[in-house]
Amino acid sequence: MPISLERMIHFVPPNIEKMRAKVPDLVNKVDVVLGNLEDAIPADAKSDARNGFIQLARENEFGSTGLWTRVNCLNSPWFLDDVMEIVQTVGDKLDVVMLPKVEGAWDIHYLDQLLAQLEAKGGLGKPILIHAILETAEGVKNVEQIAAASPRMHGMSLGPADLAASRGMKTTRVGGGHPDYAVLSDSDNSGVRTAFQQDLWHYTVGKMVDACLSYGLKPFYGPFGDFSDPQACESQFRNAFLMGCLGAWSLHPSQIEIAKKVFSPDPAEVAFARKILDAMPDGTGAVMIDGKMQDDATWKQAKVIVDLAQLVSSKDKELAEVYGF
Ligand SMILES: CC(C)(COP(=O)(O)OP(=O)(O)OC[C@H]1O[C@@H](n2cnc3c(N)ncnc32)[C@H](O)[C@@H]1OP(=O)(O)O)[C@@H](O)C(=O)NCCC(=O)NCCSC(=O)C[C@](C)(O)C(=O)O
Ligand SMILES: [Mg+2]
Repeated sequence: MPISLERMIHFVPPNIEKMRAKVPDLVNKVDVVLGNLEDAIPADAKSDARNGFIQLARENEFGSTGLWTRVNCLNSPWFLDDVMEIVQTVGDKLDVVMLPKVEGAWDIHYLDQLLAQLEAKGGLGKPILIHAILETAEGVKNVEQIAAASPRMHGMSLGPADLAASRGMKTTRVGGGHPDYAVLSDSDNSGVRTAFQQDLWHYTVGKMVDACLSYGLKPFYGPFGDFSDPQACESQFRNAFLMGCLGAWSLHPSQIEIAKKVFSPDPAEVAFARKILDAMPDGTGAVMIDGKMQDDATWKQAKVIVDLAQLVSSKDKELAEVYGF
């Protein structure tokens, strides 16, 4: 698995010329540029989106920024042409194919073989990876088999809108919480009861993180659809980050900075984690730092944070200075 920084997967509708024109600027601002061909692209613009993606892939140099596409789903009339045309034209530049509505290992096996055939035919040296969206009840049920389905598996993202529909959840939101999903406290002496809002996605994100990390894959939160509520977006992204996710999707330029802030570790946490590593050079034993017990396990926790800070520093010179790398 290549080690790459993927704090935000930025969605671009490639059928729109004005959006394609923003790609050279985006390459310097985001960690991944994704050309979306699936939902949000009108049915009569599917081939324009595919051709627009090929054009933007050809016209730009991406450097350390990832180039991904989200193809249409396997049972659509567009999937086969999406994969065939893109891999045969710009397969050498493409890092990851995001596959929507994955239901089981069989979906991954099919794309895996198709990519292998096209890579062999085109003489491509670098394998194209697969990223699955977890957005059906069946997909969530089969998440472990999906994770284990191919060495091409890069990771997974939560697809909260399709997943809500598939499960019959009663929300029209794209990700985030819901005010009615709450636990009501007992009444106090004055009869006041407080509703504590819960995270609708906690179970699924937890299940996805465990499946991904068991097989060495990367888990991601997906989209947050309410662009008018950056605070809620940040909070949802942060919950996912704390639970193990490495990034989220940005659908609008305003969400890029939110993802960058959340998925780059907090400088104070990095400083504390470095203290732990310094205090336990061989990673064993038990020491006290600032009143807190540290041992082999907290050394590993600290290593996760310091490794991520180092990865962030390799791309982000400003943060490298803040972290002191
Ligand atoms: C919603 C839209 C139409 C509002 O676009 P807009 O132009 O109306 O918005 P705006 O606020 O007026 O835009 C301000 C400026 O930002 C630009 N802009 C705006 N967006 C972008 C962008 N993404 N990338 C680069 N630039 C962007 C826009 O062109 C404009 O530029 P300007 O000032 O020069 O005129 C637009 O933001 C967009 O198309 N975003 C992507 C939507 C998308 O990909 N949705 C599908 C993913 S979510 C999903 O599929 C669910 C899931 C996982 O499957 C499941 O849960 O089931
Ligand atoms: Mg979807």
